[in-house]
Amino acid sequence: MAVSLVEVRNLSMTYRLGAGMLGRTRLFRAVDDVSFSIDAGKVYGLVGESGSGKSTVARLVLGLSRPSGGEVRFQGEDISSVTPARWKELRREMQMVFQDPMSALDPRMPVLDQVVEPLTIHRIGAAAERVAGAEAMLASVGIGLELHGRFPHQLSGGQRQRVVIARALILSPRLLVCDEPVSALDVSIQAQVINLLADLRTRLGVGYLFISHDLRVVRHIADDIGVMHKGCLVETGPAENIFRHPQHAYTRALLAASPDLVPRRCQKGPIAPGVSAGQPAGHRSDCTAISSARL
Ligand SMILES: Nc1ncnc2c1ncn2[C@@H]1O[C@H](COP(=O)(O)OP(=O)(O)OP(=O)(O)O)[C@@H](O)[C@H]1O
Repeated sequence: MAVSLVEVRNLSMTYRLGAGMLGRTRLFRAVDDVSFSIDAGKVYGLVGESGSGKSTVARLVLGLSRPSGGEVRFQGEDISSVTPARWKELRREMQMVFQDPMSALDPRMPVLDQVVEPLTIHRIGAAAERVAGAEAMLASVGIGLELHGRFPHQLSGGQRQRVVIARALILSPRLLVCDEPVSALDVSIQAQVINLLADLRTRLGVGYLFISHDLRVVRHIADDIGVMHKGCLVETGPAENIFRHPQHAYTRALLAASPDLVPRRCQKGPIAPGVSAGQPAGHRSDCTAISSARL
C-alpha cells in the first residue's frame, strides 16, 4: 500500500492554563484524538468554527508544537523522532501560508529578494539560478516584473499573499499548510487566490492541508474534508460526500450556515442545537468521528 504524504494518528493536544481559583493548574484539551491522512498531491480541507482546534492541528503537523498524544507521520516517518539533519530537510518539504501575509514577509525586503531568500538559506543553486528561479515562480503566481522591486507595504493584500505563496513554493515542498490563507482578503480577491492555489497544486503536485472556517472556500479546492468541533474530528471523507450526505449533526449545521452551497436535500436533517459557524467553541462534546465512505 502506498505511504500517505501525511498521516495524523490519534493526535491530542492539551494546553496548561493558568491556575484557577483554588490555585490548581487547569488543563484544556484543544485537540482530541484526531486522525486523518493526506495523499501526495491531494488537498485535505479542515473546517470548523473558531476555536475548534484547526490551527493547533496545523502547528502539530508542521512540528511547531509537540503533541500531548498521538503522532504525525510525514511520508511514513514519525516527525517527532527525526535527526536534526533530517529535520532541516523536513522544514523545506513542509511549507506554510498563513492568514496574514504581512507577518510572513520582511517589511524591509523587496519582493524579488523575499522569494530568493529561502533558496539562499537552504543553499540551493548559484546566485544567478536563484534569481532566475524566483522570477519564474513570481511569474507563475501572477506577480509581474514591475512589482519585483516593491516592498510589502507597497502591495495589495492579494499581491502580498501571492508573494507569500511564491516564497513557500520556491522550495518545491511536498506539503503546503494553508491556514485561513484568504480570510484576510476581499471576497473578489479570495476567488483569484483560491484558483491560483488550485492551479499550482495541479501543476506542482504538492499536497495541501487547507484550513478554513468557510466551507465555500474549502469546497472549491478540497478532495477530502475533515470537520472539527470542540477539538474533535466529528466527520471526515471525500468532499462531495460531506457536502451531499453529511452524517454528523454539526456538519449539517455548518452547511446550513452556508445555504447557497447546500444541495436542497442536505438541509432537511436535524441541526445541532446552538451551533453555528463562527461561534466560539465551548465545552467538550463526544468525539465520535463519522467516516463518510466513498460512494
Ligand atoms: N497556547 C495556548 N494555550 C492555551 N490555549 C490555547 C493555546 N493555543 C490555542 N489555545 C486554545 O485552543 C483552542 C483551539 O485553538 P485553535 O487556534 O487551534 O482554534 P482554531 O479552530 O484554529 O480557531 P480560529 O479559526 O479562531 O483560528 C482555543 O480554545 C484556543 O483558545
